[in-house]
Formats: sequence, structure tokens, C-alpha cells
Amino acid sequence: MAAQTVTLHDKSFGIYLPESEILSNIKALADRINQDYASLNPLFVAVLNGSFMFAADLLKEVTVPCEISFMKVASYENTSSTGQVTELVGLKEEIAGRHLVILEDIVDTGNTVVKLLDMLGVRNPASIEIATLLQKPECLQHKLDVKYTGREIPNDFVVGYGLDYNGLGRNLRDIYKVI
Ligand SMILES: O=P(O)(O)OC[C@H]1O[C@H](OP(=O)(O)OP(=O)(O)O)[C@H](O)[C@@H]1O
Ligand code: HPA
Repeated sequence: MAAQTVTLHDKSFGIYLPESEILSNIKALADRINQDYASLNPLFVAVLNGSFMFAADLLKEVTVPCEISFMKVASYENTSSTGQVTELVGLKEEIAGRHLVILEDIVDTGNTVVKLLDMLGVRNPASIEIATLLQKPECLQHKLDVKYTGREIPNDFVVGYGLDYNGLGRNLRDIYKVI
């Protein structure tokens, strides 16, 4: 049974999305990906740190041949975007001609995925799509086509299931929102 509230640093968070709902959103995303990428051997590019749980649970539901690699970028301090997306670990794989699917835990302002699309797009992949567990449409600051969204949420700061508040909360199985 999930805790109804958690306290991380100076903030309290209330239960928002239980693990069962998260996993059913992920299964629906995987079903679509399995149909769309049947013979394309997609390369999933998981964006660390936040996407590690989403990537693991999504890949368990992906049944088509595929590969996965990881990039590490960061832009958030406290609960807001710095606007500067810093690449901390790049992608070593040859991606020319590959079908890429960027895996994100959340698309908020869109700064991170826009930067990633720029960084990866110049390396001539055959295609790039975005799969995100959560998206905050009210916060998007870019014209962005997110093909695979698990769930749209309002503009509330959320933690758990990989998402953190200043480093804490990533280990929670459920997602909580600030109260
Ligand atoms: O759409 P945006 O406004 O760019 O926000 C989304 C990004 O912010 C978070 O990462 P963060 O930079 O906090 O790094 P982390 O994954 O290590 O927590 C999250 O994991 C996304 O990558
Ligand atoms: O709501 C959020 N929570 C945690 N990390 C984030 N990065 C962007 N938005 C969020």
C-alpha cells in the first residue's frame, strides 16, 4: 500500500498516480511502439537520470527486436528549469540510419527534448520520436511533436518513479505531487 504523503527536504507531496496506473499507461505505450516498430530495430535512447524506471518497465513490454542506450543531461535545480540543458554523458553508438526513440520520464518546458533532438538530429538518424511517461502541456515552451505520451498532467511538480526533488524521491514506486 502506497504512503498517502511523503516529505522530501522542505516539501510535502500527496499520492497522485499509483504504480498500477503508471504500469497500465506504460503497457499502452509499448503496444503502440510494438506495432509501429515491428521490423525497424529501434534504438531507445533513455535520458538519465529521471527515465531509468520508465525505461526499465517500458522495455519489459517491448516485444520487437530493439536496443537501448543512455544519455545524461540535466537542467533542473530545485523545482524549476534553469533553461540551460547540459550534456553530461553522450551517446557513443553509431546512429546514422537508425530509428531512435528518446525515452523521458517527463516533458515539462520541452527544453531538454528540444536540445536532444538538435544534438541527435545532426547525426543523421533515419527517424527520431519521443516517448514520455508524463507531459505537462500547459508548460510547453516549444512547438514539439511528442508521438508517445503516457499521460498528460497539469502544472504540478511531481516526484517518484524516477522523478526527483533535489535528488530525493526517485526510488518511490508511485508518483506524488507537491501539496
Ligand atoms: O521539459 P523540461 O522542462 O526540460 O523538463 C524535463 C526534464 O527535466 C528532468 O530532468 P533534470 O534536468 O531534472 O535531470 P534528472 O533527469 O537528472 O532529474 C526530467 O527528467 C526531464 O529530463
Ligand atoms: O514535475 C517535475 N518533477 C521532477 N522533475 C521534473 N523535471 C521537469 N518537471 C519535473
